Amino acid sequence: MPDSGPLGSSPPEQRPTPPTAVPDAPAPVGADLSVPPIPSGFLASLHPPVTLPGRPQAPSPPPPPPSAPPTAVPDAPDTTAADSALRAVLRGPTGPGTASLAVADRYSAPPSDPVPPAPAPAAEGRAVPGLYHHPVPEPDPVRVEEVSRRIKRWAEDEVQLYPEEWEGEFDGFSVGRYMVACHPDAPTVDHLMLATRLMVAENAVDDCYCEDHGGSPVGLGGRLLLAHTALDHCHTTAEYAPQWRESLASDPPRRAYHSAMDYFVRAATPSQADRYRHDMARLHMGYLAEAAWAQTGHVPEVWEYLAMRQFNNFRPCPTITDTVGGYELPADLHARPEMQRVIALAGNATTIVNDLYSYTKELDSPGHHLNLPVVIAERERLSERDAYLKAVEVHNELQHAFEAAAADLAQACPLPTVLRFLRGVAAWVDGNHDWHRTNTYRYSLPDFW
Ligand SMILES: CC(C)=CCC/C(C)=C(\C)COP(=O)(O)OP(=O)(O)O
Ligand SMILES: [Mg+2]
Repeated sequence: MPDSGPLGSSPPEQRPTPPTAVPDAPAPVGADLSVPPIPSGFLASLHPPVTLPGRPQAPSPPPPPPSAPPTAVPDAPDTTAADSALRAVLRGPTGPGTASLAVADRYSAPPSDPVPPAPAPAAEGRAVPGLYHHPVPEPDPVRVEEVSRRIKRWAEDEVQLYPEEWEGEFDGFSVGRYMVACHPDAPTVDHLMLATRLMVAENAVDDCYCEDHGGSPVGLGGRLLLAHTALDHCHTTAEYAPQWRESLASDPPRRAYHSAMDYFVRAATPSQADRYRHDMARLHMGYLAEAAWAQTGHVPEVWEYLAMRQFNNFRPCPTITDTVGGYELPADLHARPEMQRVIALAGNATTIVNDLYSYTKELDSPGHHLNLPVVIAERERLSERDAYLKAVEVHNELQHAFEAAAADLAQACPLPTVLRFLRGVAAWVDGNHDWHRTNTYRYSLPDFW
């Protein structure tokens, strides 16, 4: 763990906040999921065409920008034609005043390498039939390897995260591939590590406090609250502060939260760190609702389940896309109701993706594990298959609504940071799907087709 000095760490550099361009609009009352007309240009740029190995290649984009931010490890040359299309989109805005928004140089082909190497073979794993999603380019294998190496060192040496017998599961989680796929615009591996540590820590808390690695709904509120103080520090008296400080090292989830947050706070602005704390408080509230229902054996209505899953949700992951990308979406733009809706829909779509891919794993796990197909089957008296297929439709509507909301916001507020943030969230959504699809160690599809 780095020397953090006093807990709470030193205040990072303050960055100016640009003025907002969108007039204050009331938050939509009730979830209006109707899909409005979509400005086609921005939508297309959210999800550029991806050419998969063995299929025709996308046309080459114009040459990439010459400037290159520093990188922590040597970046890999472009490996796929699919990268080309993505590169064209992620290059971001051009013109006066946009230099600071330029995206990572990893999309720049080295000048001395005129013949691109063969595309990496696509990873295995079948997409859920009928699931509306966007393929992503194969994540840069050099980055994946480096992130995987560093995260294992962090987990074992800095936070003593797991006993030896869990090593296989840690490796099988493939967090390196996950984070590289979700953050294609991270300028360096150091930036990717911010997201990777947090992802591992979030899963450690979920597994060890809530789920099958010693977790239980009983007493969860107390455990979660104390772990939350690793993210949102306890400011207390001289007498009690040492006990609190010691508690942060007292179990793997707290060590992981504390260390991952310490790195994050050093790289983020104060408002980015606070955004993350707020999203984690949301997540913990979602865990508690799920646990309360598990304790009493309550099966919620479908809409209630979806409300709970909006909190017990991947949201804290896509919302750090700007910190991982090395820029800041200013707090007042992040707080806009239109942006909040985009983020909520993205989080919901990604989380229902988890419900679909983890369905068989959760059927096999002890107890009655709720997920969307299970709740639909029970509450709407559908067969397991019909309920699953209906859950796919729910996902698809959420994904379309996310894209429509993002496109609307892009049109109403075409500030470069807003556009880049929206692209970052969309990339996270697509990378998340790809990780679920390809993680055959963890997930397998039911036999419904
Ligand atoms: C990364 C993060 C914020 C995780 C918190 C919540 C979480 C683990 C999910 C949204 C995934 O859901 P689930 O607990 O069902 O995970 P698995 O199906 O066990 O992979
Ligand atoms: Mg799941």
